[in-house]
Amino acid sequence: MKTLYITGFMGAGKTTIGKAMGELWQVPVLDTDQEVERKWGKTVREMFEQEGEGVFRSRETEMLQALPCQDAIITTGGGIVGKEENRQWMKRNGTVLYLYCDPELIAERLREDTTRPLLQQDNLDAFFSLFRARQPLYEEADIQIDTTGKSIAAIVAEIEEKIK
Ligand SMILES: Nc1ncnc2c1ncn2[C@@H]1O[C@H](COP(=O)(O)OP(=O)(O)O)[C@@H](O)[C@H]1O
Ligand SMILES: O=C(O)C1=C[C@@H](OP(=O)(O)O)[C@@H](O)[C@H](O)C1
Ligand SMILES: [Mg+2]
Repeated sequence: MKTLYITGFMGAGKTTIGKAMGELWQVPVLDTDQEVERKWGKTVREMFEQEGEGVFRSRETEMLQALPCQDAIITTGGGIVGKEENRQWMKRNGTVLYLYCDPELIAERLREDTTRPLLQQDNLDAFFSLFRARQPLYEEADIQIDTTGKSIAAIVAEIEEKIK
């Protein structure tokens, strides 16, 4: 199979759903954020704070291009679609799946989260406007699924139905 790239806004469930799909299909799952953290030895938040977002974005692109284009599921960070180069890479080398989730539900879900530097609880307006700005970029995906209010099992079943 061509690699399945899972995209969507932060907190939509990309990492979680990708892992479940990997277990079902028995294929390796790689997460761009986790691979960047492993290779450069610090968390995404530390990179943003110590080196700046631009450094993280360069590493994210480098990692995307280093990961396998066959027989894998790659879960991406929500901002990967920001670069046209990344969108083209994913389209050219695999199938792109966009996991949509209502941003209000995401904000609620991530209320206690401290790992995502672009989510500031005292500025949810910025979070919602980032969501709106990225929406058309996510919609370039080959397949889209609305995950709002659905269980992980239901989302996995829907992906299975749409892809296999
Ligand atoms: N369908 C779902 N229903 C409820 N909680 C979910 C669902 N999908 C993910 N979550 C939870 O939401 C949080 C963010 O999920 P995660 O997979 O890290 O999202 P992403 O990788 O898109 O940022 C996690 O705490 C995860 O357990
Ligand atoms: O949306 C974004 O710009 C980001 C999303 C995060 O990944 P998740 O989408 O897995 O939360 C992570 O890459 C970083 O905090 C930036
Ligand atoms: Mg993730």
